[in-house]
Amino acid sequence: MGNVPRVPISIEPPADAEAPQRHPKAPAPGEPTAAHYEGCRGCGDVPGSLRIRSWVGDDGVSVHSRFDVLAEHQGAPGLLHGGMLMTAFDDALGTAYTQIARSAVTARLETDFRRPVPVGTTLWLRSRVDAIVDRKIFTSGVAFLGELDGEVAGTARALFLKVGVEHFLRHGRPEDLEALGASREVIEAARAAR
Ligand SMILES: CCCCCCCCCC(=O)SCCNC(=O)CCNC(=O)[C@H](O)C(C)(C)COP(=O)(O)OP(=O)(O)OC[C@H]1O[C@@H](n2cnc3c(N)ncnc32)[C@H](O)[C@@H]1OP(=O)(O)O
Repeated sequence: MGNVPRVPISIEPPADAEAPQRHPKAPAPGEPTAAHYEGCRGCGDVPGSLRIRSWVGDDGVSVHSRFDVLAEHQGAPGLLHGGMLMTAFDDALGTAYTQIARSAVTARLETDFRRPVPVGTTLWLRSRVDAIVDRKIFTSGVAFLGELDGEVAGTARALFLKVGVEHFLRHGRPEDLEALGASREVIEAARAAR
């Protein structure tokens, strides 16, 4: 029998956690959000990107996102790959937290697949931050077929953990930090740390 380590499984925010406030510098309701990173596979303008676009919701905290499902996103004949839907949720939920907090990475992402998503569909996602407790950012979202609040294609919850720039210095490539707008000092520090 394999020796499978126990892993943390709870991404339930504490019952008394408060709803987060919008960051004062976040875009206003209705405005588009910026790509959190130009090289991102979800929302960046790079080959293979899902080219997800997001806007701030009426409440100034949630976001809604658009994902046009193309033939290159198939998993089964004519249908969206499940991992692509998870990528879309990862991006949309991550975009929701960037309206409130600075950099964080996905620690856990749970997705329920409710309906098949045919190629040619526009998926609309609504995402929100449910709570922030210390480094933990609890998020949730829904993906709809064809229109906002249309038929539900999937739902997701994710836990993001806040990290500092040292996370990217330690684990990423120095040259990619330039795309994040890192200073020359930070890039040199990253090179030295490798
Ligand atoms: C620049 C802006 C970029 C915005 C991007 C947004 C969209 C894209 C997001 C991504 O795709 S990020 C890429 C995918 N994610 C990763 O590569 C993360 C890889 N994992 C790690 O680097 C570390 O595991 C992580 C930083 C997430 C956590 O390591 P730490 O050493 O900082 O935390 P630690 O393991 O001590 O856990 C801290 C707390 O979180 C809890 N925790 C950690 N991982 C968990 C998990 N998976 N599920 C549930 N709880 C978890 C853990 O139990 C603990 O709870 P308590 O404080 O209550 O004891």
